[in-house]
Amino acid sequence: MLGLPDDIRAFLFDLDGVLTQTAKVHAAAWKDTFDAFLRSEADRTGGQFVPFDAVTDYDAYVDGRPRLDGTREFLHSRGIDLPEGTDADPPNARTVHGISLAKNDTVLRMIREQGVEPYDGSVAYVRRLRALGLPRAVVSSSANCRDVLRAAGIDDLFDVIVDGIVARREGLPGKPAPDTYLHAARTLGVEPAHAAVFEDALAGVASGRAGGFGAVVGVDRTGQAAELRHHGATVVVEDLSELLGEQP
Ligand SMILES: O=P(O)(O)OC[C@H]1O[C@@H](O)[C@H](O)[C@@H](O)[C@@H]1O
Repeated sequence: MLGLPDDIRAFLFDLDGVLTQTAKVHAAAWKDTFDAFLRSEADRTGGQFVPFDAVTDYDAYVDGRPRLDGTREFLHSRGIDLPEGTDADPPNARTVHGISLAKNDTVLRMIREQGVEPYDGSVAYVRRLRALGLPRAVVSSSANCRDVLRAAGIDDLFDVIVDGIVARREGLPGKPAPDTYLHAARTLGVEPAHAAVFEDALAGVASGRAGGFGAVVGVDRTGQAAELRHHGATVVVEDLSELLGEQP
């Protein structure tokens, strides 16, 4: 079915980096936020400032994960243990919530200034699915998912949205756990073995593998095909238009 095995009947898409060109905006916002924090830590402790790497640190610790998990994972990688704090913390408070709030302010400002572009190949693929009457979901860790879909003009293309807000409400652990994808498949009434996951993040393809999905499509926007395969992609494309090209 559309470049995938014939028994695939439902299609579950990550947002940032798969449907919209926002993975690089998130990476830039994380770099801004963590570098400001790391600089102030270096000043405070007299230690060395080692900046956040927007490619390697982003891929390993932040990409695809819920916001608070990304903050915790990266800080943990640097041996930094901060108090959790709460949603009421001011942005940049020296807590997991404070850093996460600062990052959200930054990403929202960047999105407001730059706008949101979808990937044309992804939009064409999803439109073809819709024309064929095949079920489609967005499964994103982002709490800003609905706003980003709307800004990209593609919020009407999906039957189900499982985003960071739904995950929190339902108590679903975030990617790389499979739960958000499994929730979407269940809502669409399709067994995981008959559903495909589309992901650009290492944590995301790992969710697809952990959930036993019938296909895990790694979308390689940054030259990390081997890592995507290693973490669970069963097929890797650079753009979803390649899957349409495979049609007779
Ligand atoms: O901060 P948000 O918008 O809730 O998004 C959480 C995460 O959503 C994921 O889609 C991105 O890959 C991450 O970079 C981001 O941190």
